[in-house]
Amino acid sequence: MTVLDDIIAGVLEDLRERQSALSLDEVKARARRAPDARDALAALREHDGAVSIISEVKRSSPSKGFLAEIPEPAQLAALYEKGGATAISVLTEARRFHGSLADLDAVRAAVDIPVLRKDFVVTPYQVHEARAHGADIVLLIVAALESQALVSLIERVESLGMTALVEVHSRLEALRALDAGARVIGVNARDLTTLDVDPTVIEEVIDVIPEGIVAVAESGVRGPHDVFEYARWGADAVLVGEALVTSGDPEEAVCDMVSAGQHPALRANRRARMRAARQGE
Ligand SMILES: O=C(O)c1ccccc1NCC(=O)[C@H](O)[C@H](O)COP(=O)(O)O
Repeated sequence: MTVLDDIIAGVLEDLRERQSALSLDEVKARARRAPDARDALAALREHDGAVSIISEVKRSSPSKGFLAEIPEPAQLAALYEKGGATAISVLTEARRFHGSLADLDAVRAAVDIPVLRKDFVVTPYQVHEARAHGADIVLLIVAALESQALVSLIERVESLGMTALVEVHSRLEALRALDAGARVIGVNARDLTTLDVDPTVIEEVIDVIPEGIVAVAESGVRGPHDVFEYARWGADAVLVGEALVTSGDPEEAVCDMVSAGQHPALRANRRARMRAARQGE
Protein backbone atom coordinates (compact mmCIF):
# COMPACT_ATOMS: atom_id res chain seq x y z
CA MET A 1 0.00 0.00 0.00
CA THR A 2 1.44 3.42 -0.94
CA VAL A 3 1.16 6.53 1.24
CA LEU A 4 -1.45 7.83 -1.16
CA ASP A 5 -3.55 4.62 -0.88
CA ASP A 6 -3.28 4.84 2.87
CA ILE A 7 -4.39 8.49 2.97
CA ILE A 8 -7.32 7.76 0.66
CA ALA A 9 -8.45 4.80 2.79
CA GLY A 10 -8.71 7.16 5.79
CA VAL A 11 -10.43 9.85 3.70
CA LEU A 12 -13.07 7.33 2.56
CA GLU A 13 -13.69 6.18 6.10
CA ASP A 14 -14.28 9.77 7.25
CA LEU A 15 -16.42 10.40 4.17
CA ARG A 16 -18.74 7.50 5.02
CA GLU A 17 -19.48 9.18 8.36
CA ARG A 18 -20.33 12.50 6.72
CA GLN A 19 -22.49 10.73 4.14
CA SER A 20 -24.52 9.04 6.83
CA ALA A 21 -25.16 12.44 8.43
CA LEU A 22 -25.95 14.28 5.15
CA SER A 23 -27.20 12.58 1.97
CA LEU A 24 -25.93 13.38 -1.54
CA ASP A 25 -29.22 15.15 -2.32
CA GLU A 26 -28.88 17.29 0.80
CA VAL A 27 -25.29 18.22 0.03
CA LYS A 28 -26.29 19.06 -3.57
CA ALA A 29 -29.02 21.34 -2.23
CA ARG A 30 -26.48 23.10 0.02
CA ALA A 31 -24.14 23.51 -2.96
CA ARG A 32 -26.95 25.17 -4.94
CA ARG A 33 -27.47 27.68 -2.12
CA ALA A 34 -23.74 28.57 -1.89
CA PRO A 35 -22.51 31.87 -3.33
CA ASP A 36 -21.39 31.54 -6.98
CA ALA A 37 -17.89 30.23 -7.59
CA ARG A 38 -15.19 32.82 -8.29
CA ASP A 39 -13.53 32.61 -11.72
CA ALA A 40 -10.27 30.89 -10.82
CA LEU A 41 -9.29 30.08 -14.39
CA ALA A 42 -9.18 33.76 -15.32
CA ALA A 43 -7.39 34.60 -12.07
CA LEU A 44 -4.70 31.98 -12.68
CA ARG A 45 -3.96 32.73 -16.31
CA GLU A 46 -0.69 34.57 -16.46
CA HIS A 47 -0.92 38.33 -16.52
CA ASP A 48 1.78 39.96 -18.61
CA GLY A 49 4.35 37.36 -17.65
CA ALA A 50 3.67 37.59 -13.91
CA VAL A 51 3.36 34.35 -12.01
CA SER A 52 0.46 33.77 -9.63
CA ILE A 53 1.12 32.62 -6.09
CA ILE A 54 -1.35 30.15 -4.54
CA SER A 55 -0.77 30.30 -0.79
CA GLU A 56 -1.64 27.32 1.35
CA VAL A 57 -3.17 27.02 4.80
CA LYS A 58 -1.19 24.00 6.07
CA ARG A 59 -0.86 22.98 9.71
CA SER A 60 0.97 19.69 9.32
CA SER A 61 1.82 17.10 6.72
CA PRO A 62 2.59 13.39 6.40
CA SER A 63 6.18 14.17 5.41
CA LYS A 64 7.04 16.69 8.16
CA GLY A 65 4.39 16.27 10.86
CA PHE A 66 3.42 19.45 12.71
CA LEU A 67 4.77 22.49 10.80
CA ALA A 68 4.03 25.60 12.80
CA GLU A 69 1.63 27.34 15.13
CA ILE A 70 -0.39 29.22 12.54
CA PRO A 71 -2.89 32.02 13.06
CA GLU A 72 -6.57 31.13 12.56
CA PRO A 73 -7.03 30.03 8.92
CA ALA A 74 -9.22 33.07 8.15
CA GLN A 75 -6.59 35.44 9.54
CA LEU A 76 -3.75 33.66 7.74
CA ALA A 77 -5.65 33.72 4.44
CA ALA A 78 -6.35 37.44 4.83
CA LEU A 79 -2.60 38.04 5.31
CA TYR A 80 -1.87 35.97 2.19
CA GLU A 81 -4.39 38.03 0.22
CA LYS A 82 -2.83 41.29 1.48
CA GLY A 83 0.58 39.97 0.42
CA GLY A 84 -0.68 39.58 -3.15
CA ALA A 85 -1.71 35.89 -3.38
CA THR A 86 -3.90 35.06 -6.38
CA ALA A 87 -5.69 32.18 -4.66
CA ILE A 88 -5.72 30.36 -1.32
CA SER A 89 -5.30 26.60 -0.94
CA VAL A 90 -6.99 25.05 2.09
CA LEU A 91 -6.06 21.51 3.10
CA THR A 92 -9.31 19.97 4.32
CA GLU A 93 -8.02 16.44 5.01
CA ALA A 94 -8.27 15.73 8.74
CA ARG A 95 -6.08 12.77 9.71
CA ARG A 96 -2.72 13.72 8.21
CA PHE A 97 -3.05 17.48 7.60
CA HIS A 98 -5.39 18.40 10.47
CA GLY A 99 -7.55 20.43 8.12
CA SER A 100 -11.35 20.62 7.94
CA LEU A 101 -14.29 21.86 5.93
CA ALA A 102 -14.76 24.45 8.68
CA ASP A 103 -11.35 25.87 7.65
CA LEU A 104 -12.66 26.14 4.09
CA ASP A 105 -15.80 27.97 5.26
CA ALA A 106 -13.74 30.39 7.34
CA VAL A 107 -11.22 31.15 4.60
CA ARG A 108 -13.86 31.59 1.89
CA ALA A 109 -15.66 34.15 4.07
CA ALA A 110 -12.44 36.04 4.83
CA VAL A 111 -11.05 36.68 1.32
CA ASP A 112 -12.24 37.86 -2.10
CA ILE A 113 -9.93 35.64 -4.16
CA PRO A 114 -10.59 32.05 -5.31
CA VAL A 115 -10.21 29.27 -2.75
CA LEU A 116 -8.99 25.73 -3.47
CA ARG A 117 -10.25 22.66 -1.64
CA LYS A 118 -7.01 20.66 -1.38
CA ASP A 119 -7.97 17.14 -0.42
CA PHE A 120 -8.13 13.63 -1.83
CA VAL A 121 -11.29 13.96 -3.86
CA VAL A 122 -12.36 10.70 -5.49
CA THR A 123 -16.18 10.83 -5.39
CA PRO A 124 -18.92 13.16 -6.73
CA TYR A 125 -20.12 13.68 -3.15
CA GLN A 126 -16.82 15.41 -2.23
CA VAL A 127 -17.16 17.72 -5.24
CA HIS A 128 -20.64 18.89 -4.22
CA GLU A 129 -19.44 19.15 -0.64
CA ALA A 130 -16.55 21.39 -1.80
CA ARG A 131 -19.04 23.72 -3.54
CA ALA A 132 -21.37 23.67 -0.53
CA HIS A 133 -18.44 24.96 1.56
CA GLY A 134 -17.58 27.70 -0.94
CA ALA A 135 -14.71 26.15 -2.90
CA ASP A 136 -13.91 27.73 -6.26
CA ILE A 137 -11.21 25.19 -7.21
CA VAL A 138 -11.08 21.45 -6.49
CA LEU A 139 -7.93 19.34 -6.56
CA LEU A 140 -8.14 16.06 -8.49
CA ILE A 141 -5.10 13.77 -8.32
CA VAL A 142 -4.50 11.71 -11.47
CA ALA A 143 -2.69 8.96 -9.55
CA ALA A 144 -5.82 8.42 -7.43
CA LEU A 145 -8.33 8.15 -10.28
CA GLU A 146 -9.16 5.83 -13.18
CA SER A 147 -9.41 7.63 -16.54
CA GLN A 148 -13.23 7.61 -16.73
CA ALA A 149 -13.58 8.78 -13.13
CA LEU A 150 -11.15 11.62 -13.83
CA VAL A 151 -13.13 12.77 -16.89
CA SER A 152 -16.43 12.67 -15.03
CA LEU A 153 -15.10 14.46 -11.92
CA ILE A 154 -13.58 17.24 -14.06
CA GLU A 155 -16.96 17.63 -15.79
CA ARG A 156 -18.77 17.68 -12.46
CA VAL A 157 -16.41 20.30 -11.00
CA GLU A 158 -16.88 22.51 -14.08
CA SER A 159 -20.66 21.97 -14.18
CA LEU A 160 -20.80 23.58 -10.73
CA GLY A 161 -18.88 26.62 -12.02
CA MET A 162 -15.62 25.62 -10.31
CA THR A 163 -12.16 24.99 -11.75
CA ALA A 164 -10.44 21.60 -11.52
CA LEU A 165 -6.75 21.67 -10.59
CA VAL A 166 -5.61 18.30 -11.96
CA GLU A 167 -2.45 17.14 -10.22
CA VAL A 168 0.23 15.04 -11.92
CA HIS A 169 3.67 13.71 -11.04
CA SER A 170 5.01 12.54 -14.39
CA ARG A 171 4.86 13.30 -18.09
CA LEU A 172 2.59 10.29 -18.60
CA GLU A 173 0.14 11.54 -15.98
CA ALA A 174 0.22 15.01 -17.58
CA LEU A 175 -0.83 13.43 -20.89
CA ARG A 176 -3.65 11.60 -19.07
CA ALA A 177 -4.78 14.91 -17.54
CA LEU A 178 -4.80 16.56 -20.98
CA ASP A 179 -6.77 13.65 -22.49
CA ALA A 180 -9.29 13.98 -19.67
CA GLY A 181 -9.87 17.65 -20.55
CA ALA A 182 -7.91 19.39 -17.78
CA ARG A 183 -7.51 23.13 -18.26
CA VAL A 184 -5.37 23.66 -15.17
CA ILE A 185 -2.62 21.12 -14.46
CA GLY A 186 -0.63 21.06 -11.23
CA VAL A 187 2.78 19.41 -11.38
CA ASN A 188 3.67 18.23 -7.89
CA ALA A 189 7.39 17.94 -7.13
CA ARG A 190 6.49 15.71 -4.15
CA ASP A 191 6.36 12.02 -5.00
CA LEU A 192 3.25 10.74 -3.22
CA THR A 193 4.69 7.24 -2.86
CA THR A 194 8.01 8.21 -1.22
CA LEU A 195 7.16 11.82 -0.16
CA ASP A 196 10.54 12.94 -1.56
CA VAL A 197 10.57 16.36 -3.19
CA ASP A 198 12.43 16.64 -6.48
CA PRO A 199 12.08 20.09 -8.07
CA THR A 200 13.48 18.86 -11.40
CA VAL A 201 10.17 17.00 -11.91
CA ILE A 202 8.57 20.41 -12.47
CA GLU A 203 10.87 21.24 -15.38
CA GLU A 204 10.55 17.77 -16.90
CA VAL A 205 6.75 17.61 -16.74
CA ILE A 206 5.82 21.21 -17.57
CA ASP A 207 7.49 20.63 -20.90
CA VAL A 208 4.52 18.54 -22.12
CA ILE A 209 1.85 21.05 -21.01
CA PRO A 210 0.76 23.13 -24.00
CA GLU A 211 0.40 26.90 -23.95
CA GLY A 212 -3.20 27.82 -23.16
CA ILE A 213 -3.35 25.25 -20.35
CA VAL A 214 -2.49 26.77 -16.96
CA ALA A 215 0.57 25.06 -15.42
CA VAL A 216 0.83 25.18 -11.62
CA ALA A 217 4.10 24.13 -9.95
CA GLU A 218 3.45 22.60 -6.53
CA SER A 219 5.64 21.84 -3.50
CA GLY A 220 9.23 22.36 -2.50
CA VAL A 221 9.39 26.16 -2.67
CA ARG A 222 11.72 27.45 0.06
CA GLY A 223 11.74 31.11 -0.97
CA PRO A 224 11.49 33.64 -3.82
CA HIS A 225 14.41 32.09 -5.69
CA ASP A 226 12.47 28.83 -6.17
CA VAL A 227 9.42 30.76 -7.41
CA PHE A 228 11.67 32.38 -9.99
CA GLU A 229 13.13 28.98 -11.00
CA TYR A 230 9.70 27.33 -11.35
CA ALA A 231 8.50 30.32 -13.38
CA ARG A 232 11.58 30.14 -15.59
CA TRP A 233 10.72 26.51 -16.27
CA GLY A 234 7.29 27.57 -17.48
CA ALA A 235 4.96 27.64 -14.47
CA ASP A 236 2.07 30.11 -14.69
CA ALA A 237 1.37 29.74 -10.98
CA VAL A 238 3.24 28.36 -7.97
CA LEU A 239 1.59 26.70 -4.96
CA VAL A 240 3.41 27.21 -1.64
CA GLY A 241 2.62 25.85 1.80
CA GLU A 242 5.38 25.07 4.29
CA ALA A 243 7.66 28.02 3.46
CA LEU A 244 4.81 30.44 4.15
CA VAL A 245 3.47 28.93 7.36
CA THR A 246 6.97 28.67 8.84
CA SER A 247 8.09 32.14 7.66
CA GLY A 248 7.02 34.08 10.76
CA ASP A 249 5.60 36.81 8.49
CA PRO A 250 3.23 35.24 5.96
CA GLU A 251 2.18 38.55 4.36
CA GLU A 252 5.75 39.61 3.64
CA ALA A 253 6.75 36.10 2.56
CA VAL A 254 3.95 36.04 -0.04
CA CYS A 255 4.82 39.57 -1.13
CA ASP A 256 8.48 38.58 -1.75
CA MET A 257 7.36 35.55 -3.78
CA VAL A 258 4.93 37.66 -5.80
CA SER A 259 7.78 40.08 -6.58
CA ALA A 260 10.04 37.20 -7.66
CA GLY A 261 7.30 36.03 -9.99
CA GLN A 262 7.07 39.48 -11.56
CA HIS A 263 10.74 39.68 -12.51
CA PRO A 264 11.11 41.29 -15.97
CA ALA A 265 13.24 38.34 -17.11
CA LEU A 266 10.05 36.23 -16.92
CA ARG A 267 8.03 38.38 -19.35
CA ALA A 268 6.75 36.93 -22.65
CA ASN A 269 5.40 33.47 -23.05
CA ARG A 270 7.70 31.38 -20.91
CA ARG A 271 6.93 27.96 -22.27
CA ALA A 272 7.29 29.09 -25.90
CA ARG A 273 10.60 30.76 -25.03
CA MET A 274 11.90 27.69 -23.23
CA ARG A 275 11.06 25.41 -26.13
CA ALA A 276 12.67 27.80 -28.63
CA ALA A 277 15.80 27.95 -26.46
CA ARG A 278 15.93 24.15 -26.31
CA GLN A 279 15.55 23.81 -30.07
CA GLY A 280 18.50 26.20 -30.48
CA GLU A 281 20.72 24.14 -28.15
O1 LIG B 1 2.96 17.74 2.20
C1 LIG B 1 3.01 16.50 2.26
O2 LIG B 1 3.79 15.89 3.03
C2 LIG B 1 2.11 15.64 1.43
C3 LIG B 1 2.16 14.27 1.55
C4 LIG B 1 1.32 13.46 0.83
C5 LIG B 1 0.39 14.00 -0.03
C6 LIG B 1 0.32 15.39 -0.19
C7 LIG B 1 1.17 16.20 0.54
N1 LIG B 1 1.10 17.57 0.45
C8 LIG B 1 0.12 18.26 -0.29
C9 LIG B 1 0.73 19.24 -1.19
O3 LIG B 1 0.66 19.04 -2.37
C10 LIG B 1 1.46 20.40 -0.57
O4 LIG B 1 0.84 20.75 0.61
C11 LIG B 1 1.55 21.64 -1.45
O5 LIG B 1 1.98 21.34 -2.74
C12 LIG B 1 2.54 22.63 -0.80
O6 LIG B 1 3.79 22.02 -0.63
P1 LIG B 1 4.93 22.70 0.26
O7 LIG B 1 5.10 24.10 -0.24
O8 LIG B 1 6.14 21.86 0.00
O9 LIG B 1 4.46 22.66 1.66
